[in-house]
Amino acid sequence: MRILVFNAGSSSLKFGVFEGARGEGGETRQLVKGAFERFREGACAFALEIDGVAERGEAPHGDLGAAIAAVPGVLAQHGIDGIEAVGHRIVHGGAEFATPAVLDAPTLARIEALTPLAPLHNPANLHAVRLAQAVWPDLPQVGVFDTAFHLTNPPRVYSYAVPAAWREAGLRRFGFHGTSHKYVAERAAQALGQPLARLRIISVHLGNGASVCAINLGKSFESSMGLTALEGLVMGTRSGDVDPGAFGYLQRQLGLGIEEIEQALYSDSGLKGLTGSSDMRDVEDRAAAGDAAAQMAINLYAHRARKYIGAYAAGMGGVDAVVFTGGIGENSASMRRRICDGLDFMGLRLDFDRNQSVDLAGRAAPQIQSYGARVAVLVTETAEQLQIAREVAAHLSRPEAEVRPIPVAVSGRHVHLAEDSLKALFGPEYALTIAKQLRQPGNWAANERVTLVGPKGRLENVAILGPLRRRTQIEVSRTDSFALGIDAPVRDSGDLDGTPTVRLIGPHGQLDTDGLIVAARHVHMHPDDAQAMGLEDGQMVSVRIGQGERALTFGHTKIRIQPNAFTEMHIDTDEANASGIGPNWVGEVIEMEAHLGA
Ligand SMILES: Nc1ncnc2c1ncn2[C@@H]1O[C@H](COP(=O)(O)OP(=O)(O)O)[C@@H](O)[C@H]1O
Ligand SMILES: CC(=O)OP(=O)(O)O
Ligand SMILES: [Mg+2]
Repeated sequence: MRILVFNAGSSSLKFGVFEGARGEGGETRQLVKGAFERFREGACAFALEIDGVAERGEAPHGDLGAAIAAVPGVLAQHGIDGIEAVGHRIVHGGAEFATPAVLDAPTLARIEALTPLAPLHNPANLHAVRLAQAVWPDLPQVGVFDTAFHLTNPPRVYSYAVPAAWREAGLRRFGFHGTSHKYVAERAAQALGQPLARLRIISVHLGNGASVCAINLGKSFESSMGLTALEGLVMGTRSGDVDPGAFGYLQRQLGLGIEEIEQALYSDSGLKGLTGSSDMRDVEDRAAAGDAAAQMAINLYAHRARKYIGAYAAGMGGVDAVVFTGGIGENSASMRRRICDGLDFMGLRLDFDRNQSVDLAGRAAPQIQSYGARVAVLVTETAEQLQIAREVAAHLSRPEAEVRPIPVAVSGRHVHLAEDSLKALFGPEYALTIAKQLRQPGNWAANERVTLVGPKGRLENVAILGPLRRRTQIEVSRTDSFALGIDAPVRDSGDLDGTPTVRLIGPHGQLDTDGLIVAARHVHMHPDDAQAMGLEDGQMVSVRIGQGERALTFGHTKIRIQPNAFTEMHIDTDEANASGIGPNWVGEVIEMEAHLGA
């Protein structure tokens, strides 16, 4: 499938033509790489690469519209035809777009509504879509969103600690450059010869916009950009982190209005605010010539990036690889060195020569850490356009999702024990005995039972499920939690930090342990079912159960894909009673929610 991709910014239009295999897994090849940059009165810079032959020069296009209109001519001149779809980078998709989307009128209206959150980017992105629709009215136009990759961030990462009314109005962190971070992380895993799902990666994208992303076991965990693309690193013209207290101060001291302040933070800050130039090459040249402001700017830039690398290593509890990308990350050996300086304490150390001699030709992703360093450091070209092409091809050729009934299982209250708890409750040498195998392979119910005690009451004869786990977890219904007199939070299995304590009593002894939760409803799913139904791991869905008078649709149900899973929805007794469920009932996924679960 031949795809034309646009990445439209306020001062540049990058484009590419790709030959992508239909469906997942196929190789996507770039046929054309082009850019119109630095728009000014009636002119811009032009670069084109086809079949390894590069040309550079000036072009007579002063703005985005003129540049897009020129693309069909450029392609025709080089004999490139047969375009089947147009892919667009859309920077802000809010919490609404977890996957690529065909850009029909209602979708464009939803993106338009997000413009205030990305004033530098979404208007140019949408402008490109409208122009491309006019030039190629018969081709599907598909948007791929910078924000989508980050929708797996957990609530503690994406929330701001602000009043409830603001949060309800949509104030939260999103994160950007998602297509770049995703591509770069996959490329790094490939270069390291390890599965992405086993790596903790920090991707450092340093272009005009810049952001750091923590990718924990294949999923975005945190991005340094927030509600907008202003938060985080120092950028070409954007400030990155500034104390929000500055707004009031500037208003009172300098009499500045909100719009003036915002305009300055987006367009007159960052490297430009510090040195007068937004271009790192200029800043580095000036610093080398002894300019003190440029030297300070470089130090500030590096310090901010280094701080985020440390923070994200802490956030993930470690890091296996750091990857540099973007115009600065790919080209500036000195900036990579400055950022990594002083990180030896966490096992991150560059090799001077490897860092100096990075060569990215042929899509290489060289490693530049010193020999024996614990953390791998890589450099790779970002390929936002390539990644967009891949996602567009996969989106347009995905099979029609099939509806498959999902058996529903009701989980009564139960306990998973850790070894120390087993010893405390049943004695040091005790081993649990299996009463019955459960449908999830490897899981079983034990013959043994325990008692739960809270300030208000006790629950006797509570089942124990094996095998033993790393941490003791006690799953009860909301009704049970009232009976115990302990307010248990709704949590995913294993997410036990900050959970309340309950007393467990066994035949040998008793203990007080945290880990009391109301289990969040979820669907265990076999990968084959997930593929047939078009579902991803972590995806949230709505499931309808039953048809009778108590038929109920359960929203916010998480899909959990595991290699050997028996496909089955798990709800607790309160949920089962509310839906009037009987034996052998099945549910049906009726809606995919845009939001990916943590
Ligand atoms: N050799 C180089 N040394 C230092 N900085 C460079 C070099 N080449 C490009 N850059 C910088 O990369 C930045 C642009 O990055 P890029 O990823 O192309 O931007 P965009 O975010 O617009 O895609 C500019 O600051 C530019 O100066
Ligand atoms: C989101 C963002 O900052 O994008 P860019 O780097 O293209 O400005
Ligand atoms: Mg960029």
